[in-house]
Amino acid sequence: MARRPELEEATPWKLADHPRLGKGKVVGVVVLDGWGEAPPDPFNCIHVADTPTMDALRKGAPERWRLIKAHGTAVGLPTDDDMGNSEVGHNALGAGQIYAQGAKLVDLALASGKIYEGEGFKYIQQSFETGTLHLIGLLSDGGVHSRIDQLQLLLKGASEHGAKRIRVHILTDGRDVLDGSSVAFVETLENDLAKLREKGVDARVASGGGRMYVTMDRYENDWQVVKRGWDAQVLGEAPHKFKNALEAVKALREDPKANDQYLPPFVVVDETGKPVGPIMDGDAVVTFNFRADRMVMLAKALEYETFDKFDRVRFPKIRYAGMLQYDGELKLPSHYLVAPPEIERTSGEYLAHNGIRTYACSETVKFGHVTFFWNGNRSGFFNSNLEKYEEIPSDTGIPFNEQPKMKAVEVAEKAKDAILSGKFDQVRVNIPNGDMVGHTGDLEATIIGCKAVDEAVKIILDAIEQVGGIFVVTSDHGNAEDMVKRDKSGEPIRSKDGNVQPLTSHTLNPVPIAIGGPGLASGARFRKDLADAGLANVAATVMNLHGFEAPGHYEPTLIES
Ligand SMILES: O=C(O)[C@H](O)COP(=O)(O)O
Ligand SMILES: [Mn+2]
Ligand SMILES: [Mn+2]
Repeated sequence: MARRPELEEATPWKLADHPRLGKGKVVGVVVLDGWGEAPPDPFNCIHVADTPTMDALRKGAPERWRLIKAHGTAVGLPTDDDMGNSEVGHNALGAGQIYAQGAKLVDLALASGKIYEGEGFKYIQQSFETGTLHLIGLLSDGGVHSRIDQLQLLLKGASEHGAKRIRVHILTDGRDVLDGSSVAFVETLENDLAKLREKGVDARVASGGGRMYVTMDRYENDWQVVKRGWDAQVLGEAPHKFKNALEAVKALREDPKANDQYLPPFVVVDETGKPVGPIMDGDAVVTFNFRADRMVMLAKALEYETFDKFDRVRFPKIRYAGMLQYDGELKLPSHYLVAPPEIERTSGEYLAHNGIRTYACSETVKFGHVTFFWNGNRSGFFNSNLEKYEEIPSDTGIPFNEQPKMKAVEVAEKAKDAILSGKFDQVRVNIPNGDMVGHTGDLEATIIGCKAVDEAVKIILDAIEQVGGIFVVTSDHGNAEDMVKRDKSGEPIRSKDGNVQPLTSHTLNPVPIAIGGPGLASGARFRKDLADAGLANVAATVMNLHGFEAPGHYEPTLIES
């Protein structure tokens, strides 16, 4: 990633000693994914669950417990109506600075029209004369991985800039938005495509499937997910065939067990049964998600000549561009429509320059969160002599409400070993249950998941106690603390038969942060002047706990000086 030379000169890597907080204590940094703060309520699974460890942090030391913002502009999203998410949350936690994030950068590039002047668009444009433009991505207004209004603008803009034949490969959501909303999003898209056809552009949906079952796996948890998408999108093969996407989504949802997240793959076929839009030699492909984690695997399959994760059967010669470049270190994909945020001088890089030995761990589904996202969307180490990253394999092939305890205890045991080993100064983990089980909308399972999280926190805090260390327990955004769709007054919306609609998405709620442990200087406590503090204030806080002053361009520390 490009560096800002003025920053290099103004801020040296060497950090000044903190005047009051000493060095040499192990700092345990625990991120509880999807663990927000909301009033007690039967749909607040964190409140309902038995969580004695987390309760004690709040009640035991109120001057070392507070709430911080985890959504909207506090984490670089376009507006304060945007809920937080793992990417922007961990970016802010690790980088200590607030960057305009992908969602906003794409908005700006589309609004100004600059997207069409960039290298990425000019590259794919070369296919427009004789080839098809394929757009693959998540179809919703969730704003976490993509947004339908951005797709709409891109469809219009691409056709105005020469695309004559367009095929959209949709992934239904139901995770960042309500389950069942896929039908309305498909209707909107079909209307737009019909309008394009009136203008002489041959534009159609070609394939689809639910995001969690088709294409959008992450961190190489299950390549079969990407393969299912590949078969439909590239080969034009799927177990279900329909005349159009609306019919497909409506019919597939009729199965009582079906939901948007896990819809099976389908292809759209013509009157003769032929798929209308497999990806062929000479075509252009754009993956229109701006967020990286769940597009990197498909990007590899589309871009890498050598590839052994599944049998691609056919590897079409295409011009491929990502909405953004998803991995700055791997330079993947090599072509992209919008330059990603240049997240630089993260706390991990500073601490590596200052000799801090770091251990980071999570299970597969969140492994990249405490490594890749934490380090500013950078894969690999800053200093491999000082860092160790460990991944516990996640369950595959099941929705997480079936195993709601996930690997919380296993991750905590690894953290405990790392803390007790004396080999690390920082031990950083992500415990996923609040988020991953929360996304299923299953209240009972989420309550079990939250209890498992609390048990994991206890294991880590006990180890910190044993070595005289310091802990920081926080989260990246809300999820499990509110599991129901509410009206404007905050009341759960009930259907005529009294049923509520589960909220599978993240929330706008703040998240807690607690500090403590025997190694924390007596009298150290949170300052009272930063009412609007957010996740980006955590990095400076952690640097202080390692005995360093934070760099001047970081968001201020939460600790009173
Ligand atoms: O990718 C996902 O699972 C959801 O869209 C967002 O969840 P995360 O931001 O917690 O990963
Ligand atoms: Mn998260
Ligand atoms: Mn989530």
